[in-house]
Amino acid sequence: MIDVVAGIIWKNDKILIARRSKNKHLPYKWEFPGGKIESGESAEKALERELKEELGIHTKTNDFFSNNIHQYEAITINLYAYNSIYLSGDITLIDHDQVEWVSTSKLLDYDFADADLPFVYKLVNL
Ligand SMILES: Nc1nc2c([nH]c(=O)n2[C@H]2C[C@H](O)[C@@H](COP(=O)(O)OP(=O)(O)OP(=O)(O)O)O2)c(=O)[nH]1
Repeated sequence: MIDVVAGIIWKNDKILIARRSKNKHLPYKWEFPGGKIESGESAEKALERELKEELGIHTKTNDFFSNNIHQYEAITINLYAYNSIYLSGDITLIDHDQVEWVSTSKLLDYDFADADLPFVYKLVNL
């Protein structure tokens, strides 16, 4: 099982979502940006590192939101979602081909990775 951390990144009342590039696992699926937790690293710090590496933004990880174990065909992931605050930095697309700041009421319009769906439903009902 692979531990992955994903950020529900807030700026005012909107959340940053990103679409995975063509050449990645789950091409063109929307996700809450983040990545694999490295050994010896906390989920909170892994998230801040991944968001800097993948999008070029500085964030502060806040509270744990939820987790979901999901089995894809080739891998099983334990996906941990944390609320996170956008601090600074212009977004650079490296592993994604699109990003959007969206209100929670619009999340169902996007084709999210299957592992994210429980988070989407929870956010829509907040
Ligand atoms: N980051 C992220 N990954 C997700 C989400 N939902 C979901 O199923 N995944 C999957 C896709 C990948 O199989 C795995 C994390 O991979 P990743 O490609 O983002 O992680 P990474 O940057 O550390 O990995 P790598 O491409 O450098 O190998 O989790 C999500 O909301 N955020």
